[in-house]
Amino acid sequence: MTRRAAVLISGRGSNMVSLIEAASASGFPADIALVLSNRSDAAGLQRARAAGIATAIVDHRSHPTRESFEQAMDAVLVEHGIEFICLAGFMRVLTDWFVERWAGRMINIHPSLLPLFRGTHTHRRALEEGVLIHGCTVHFVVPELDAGPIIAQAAVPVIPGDTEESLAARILVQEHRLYPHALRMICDGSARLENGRVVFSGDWSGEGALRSPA
Ligand SMILES: Nc1nc2c(c(=O)[nH]1)N[C@@H](CN(C=O)c1ccc(C(=O)N[C@@H](CCC(=O)O)C(=O)O)cc1)CN2
Ligand SMILES: NCC(=O)N[C@@H]1O[C@H](COP(=O)([O-])[O-])[C@@H](O)[C@H]1O
Repeated sequence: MTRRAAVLISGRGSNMVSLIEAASASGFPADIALVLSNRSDAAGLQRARAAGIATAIVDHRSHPTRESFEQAMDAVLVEHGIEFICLAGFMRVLTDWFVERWAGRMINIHPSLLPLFRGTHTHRRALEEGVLIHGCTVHFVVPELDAGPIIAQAAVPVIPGDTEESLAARILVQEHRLYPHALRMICDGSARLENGRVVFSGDWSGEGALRSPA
């Protein structure tokens, strides 16, 4: 059964666009029914509208507490019949209340090979540490930041002379492949959360790991 999903953004929304495009294909097991942003100036909102997707803005700055902000977001999600949440450049730390309410039904894409480089400025830190392989991860969201069960990962080489920008650009290409792949696996049941870990059904053919093209 197709699941009604919302994408939560705070900015340009390129991962949101990849999810919208993937979900528009026949047989994809999720519909992107709503794009919600905490910022009215998020460029992704216009891209969502252009794609004919419903949008909503819940500005965190209009609420006295994180809980009030999240209750307002939750009301909009319920109003739209949302069953699943994809965070895509959504830049607010969510409280335990919201995370528990959407436990097992909320995923995020993070620009590193978790558990390496949790938090922000991942590409700068990867260059500073001199890693030779970097990448991105799609994971379930849990209260601890960037610590949820991993669904899928994609790796890219770090090339001599790379800058934060060149590395980010190389990884973003993989993010746009990985996120729809992960959402499909979760919604069609080929990857599911069991006892705090992601288990994959069918023959293990590396479904959780997208290898970047040579
Ligand atoms: N409880 C959780 N909340 C969120 C998770 C998570 O795993 N658990 N993932 C993040 C996404 N994220 C990195 O992937 C992230 C987002 C935001 C921040 C942050 O420090 N935000 C600041 C405000 C920054 C701003 O408004 O520009 C804050 O909330 O005070 C760190 C990491 C989404 N939420
Ligand atoms: N900690 C969360 C985080 O850093 N997420 C990252 O923000 C970018 C959003 O780009 P987009 O708006 O073009 O999808 C993406 O690179 C995503 O991995």
